[in-house]
Amino acid sequence: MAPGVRLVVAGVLVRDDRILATRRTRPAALAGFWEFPGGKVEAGETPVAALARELAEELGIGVTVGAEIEAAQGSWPISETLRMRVFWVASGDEPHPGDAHDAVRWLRRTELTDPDWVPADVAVAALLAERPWP
Ligand SMILES: Nc1nc2c([nH]c(=O)n2[C@H]2C[C@H](O)[C@@H](COP(=O)(O)OP(=O)(O)OP(=O)(O)O)O2)c(=O)[nH]1
Repeated sequence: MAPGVRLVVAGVLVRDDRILATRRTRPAALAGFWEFPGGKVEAGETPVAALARELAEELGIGVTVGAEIEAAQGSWPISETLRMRVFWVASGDEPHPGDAHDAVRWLRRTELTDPDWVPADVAVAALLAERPWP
């Protein structure tokens, strides 16, 4: 990771042939847009540990982090200062949105392009619509 660039991790939770999308409450520029839940990796934390922590904090679920959903350039571009890595995750727990989200949605494959995704996630959703799911 280049200096000054923070890594964001996001999880694609699949259950019963549906994928979980969550609707952000903040910041104002992203509120109301949908994402794959996750957050920023803290110093000294692995991406996998960060993802498990974020999903526990934000949705109250314990997850098993699986394979990475690879981007063409190694990670998904968000902005000049943020890059994102995306992983399949599995969980038997029911997600309950806290402060960071105000809605959840379980999307079928044919619905993946329906939500107003945060800009960086449009390409992720398009890829997921095309490839096999675990
Ligand atoms: N969590 C998540 N963030 C995404 C996705 N796509 C995308 O562009 N982002 C952006 C939104 C934010 O600018 C950044 C993630 O920040 P965040 O606010 O979720 O991270 P965090 O929970 O660690 O929050 P904080 O410590 O900065 O308050 O990445 C995504 O699919 N999931």
